Amino acid sequence: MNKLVVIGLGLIGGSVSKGVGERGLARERIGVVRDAETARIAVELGVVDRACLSVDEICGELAADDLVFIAVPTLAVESILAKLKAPIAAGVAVTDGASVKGSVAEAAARVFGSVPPNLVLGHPIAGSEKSGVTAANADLYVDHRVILTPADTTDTLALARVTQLWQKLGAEVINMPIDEHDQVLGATSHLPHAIAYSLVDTLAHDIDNPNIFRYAAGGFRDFTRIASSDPVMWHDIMRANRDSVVASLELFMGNLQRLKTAVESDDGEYLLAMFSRAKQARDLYTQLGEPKLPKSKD
Ligand SMILES: NC(=O)C1=CN([C@@H]2O[C@H](COP(=O)(O)OP(=O)(O)OC[C@H]3O[C@@H](n4cnc5c(N)ncnc54)[C@H](O)[C@@H]3O)[C@@H](O)[C@H]2O)C=CC1
Ligand SMILES: O=C(O)C(=O)Cc1ccc(O)cc1
Repeated sequence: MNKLVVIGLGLIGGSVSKGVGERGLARERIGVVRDAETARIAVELGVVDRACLSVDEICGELAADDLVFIAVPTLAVESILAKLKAPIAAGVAVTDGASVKGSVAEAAARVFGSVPPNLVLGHPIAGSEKSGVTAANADLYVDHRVILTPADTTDTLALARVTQLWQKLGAEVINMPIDEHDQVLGATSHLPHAIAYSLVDTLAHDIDNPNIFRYAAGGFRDFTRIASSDPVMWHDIMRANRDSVVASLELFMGNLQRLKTAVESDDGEYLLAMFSRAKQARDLYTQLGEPKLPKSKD
């Protein structure tokens, strides 16, 4: 590709740009950031070749064979699309990495009238609780999956270019309908984040024992790592995928209620059967090629 433009140089956008740079996949990498300090750090760390402070600054110089990657929080994608509306030249492929796809498709339809053929919506199933440009990692996507949600109207060349970008970064690309994506990720990603945040919040406000975390074991650390994720990002995801998140929460709360009843009534049979079923499912999942987990520092 000629130019890669990454709008939002955090963990996801910064990692794409760094990975493209290390593999020599673009002639130039340009970042669009919100403040001069991030611009300085991004260039210093080799995340981009240059950085600018507004989308308007680079729109005029985009041409065929350039690619734009939008990597801002889900609900902020619409404002970026609105800025890209007028000046995008033919042959420029635009893609994104937001965690919810239905809301981004709706945002694109509001801005453009319908999702433009050169806009390929996507979502890397890779990341961590870290955020910001300093977390950028050139190998973040190696051996991870990326879901693209093309429509019948999606330009085949734009789809091929986005697919190749992810494959060259080491990822496996899967195409999926938008509704299926939001339902599946609502259950496997958004629900666990909601539960982790809620658990930590519940314990943190246990006024009877303010030192409760001091006695926590490894299980607590494993279970709650994702509650260290960026609150703005997750605020956006929960609101953007409301119906799927609510449906998943309802299922989970029903199951939790049954667990509570079993503990209350000393129903050992239920507990053993449910824990065994869950262990079997978890063991199967880990054998099925679990995506690489972020390396723990300790
Ligand atoms: N963190 C993760 O593990 C994953 C995140 N995602 C999605 O990728 C996107 C980016 O997430 P991260 O890189 O983790 O977040 P981040 O917080 O590391 O980076 C986001 C960047 O967007 C910028 N930004 C925020 N609001 C903006 C606005 N209104 N206009 C312009 N720039 C703005 C921030 O300054 C920051 O540089 C989000 O949509 C997120 O849901 C997708 C997969 C994994
Ligand atoms: O930190 C983790 O384990 C994650 O689950 C990262 C993550 C966060 C958001 C996504 O849309 C996809 C992946």
